[in-house]
Amino acid sequence: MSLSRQGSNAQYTRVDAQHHDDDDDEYENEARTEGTVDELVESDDPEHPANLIPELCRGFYTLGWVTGTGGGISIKKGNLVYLAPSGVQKERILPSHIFVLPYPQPSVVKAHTERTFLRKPKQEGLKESACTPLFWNAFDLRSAAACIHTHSQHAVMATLLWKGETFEISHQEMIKGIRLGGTGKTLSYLDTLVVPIIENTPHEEDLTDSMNEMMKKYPDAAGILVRRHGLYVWGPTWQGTKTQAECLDYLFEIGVKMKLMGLSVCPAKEGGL
Ligand SMILES: CSCCC(=O)C(=O)COP(=O)(O)O
Ligand SMILES: [Zn+2]
Repeated sequence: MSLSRQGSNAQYTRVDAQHHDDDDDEYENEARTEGTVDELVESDDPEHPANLIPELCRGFYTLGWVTGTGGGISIKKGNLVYLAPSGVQKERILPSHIFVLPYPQPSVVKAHTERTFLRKPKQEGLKESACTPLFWNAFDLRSAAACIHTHSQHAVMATLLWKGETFEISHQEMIKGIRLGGTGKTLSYLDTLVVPIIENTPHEEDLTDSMNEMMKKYPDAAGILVRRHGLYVWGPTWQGTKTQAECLDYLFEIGVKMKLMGLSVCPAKEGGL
């Protein structure tokens, strides 16, 4: 992988400067100096990830997906990953607040703890999203181009009413918007949607291993629900990820309403339409 410098003030931030694998030589050479590469987040293109993340988060806020600072989206474009800061008003993020990291990280082991950054915001106290290792699961295990984390009440309610390891629903048109494994071909009206549920932990990053295990156990799953917390969903593009998040959220909402009304959510399983 090559990382090109863009602009004369270009510098890279190297967090785990102790690491010395052969594969990392490129980074060792390029990323020794603390600093920022502001060009990585400055673009007139509205589809540049540094412009998209703030715009999409404003939309997600109106849906109730990222209120109270939680939730968000990460976008991977080529060998760069773009992340929002942690614990900030997600509907007020600016391009200058965006973190940029190389993908893959020079050290897989350290990718979840000591990360290598190409660009950090100048504002004091900003830290990358606590969801970073969970977004990374989607990039590593599904070759996703984006990952959305919602705190949608529909997702949370679904995890309360489906008490086992999965949320399941069938015979809904919106199932056709969901992709096999998140990035494969779309499901058919006749498919049953299965979304695994993992148990919540006090710290977001402690969900990393159980999400990873569940993604391996359910390779066809398009997302992972976190009980009493929300949803992680990924896709082949940022648009595809947003579509799936919208379809899943719709299916959680209607599933919850149907269940509360005593209607059959998986009619084929439960005795017919
Ligand atoms: C009230 S938010 C609690 C933490 C959380 O669930 C979360 O998603 C935090 O994400 P962030 O990007 O702000 O680190
Ligand atoms: Zn969260």
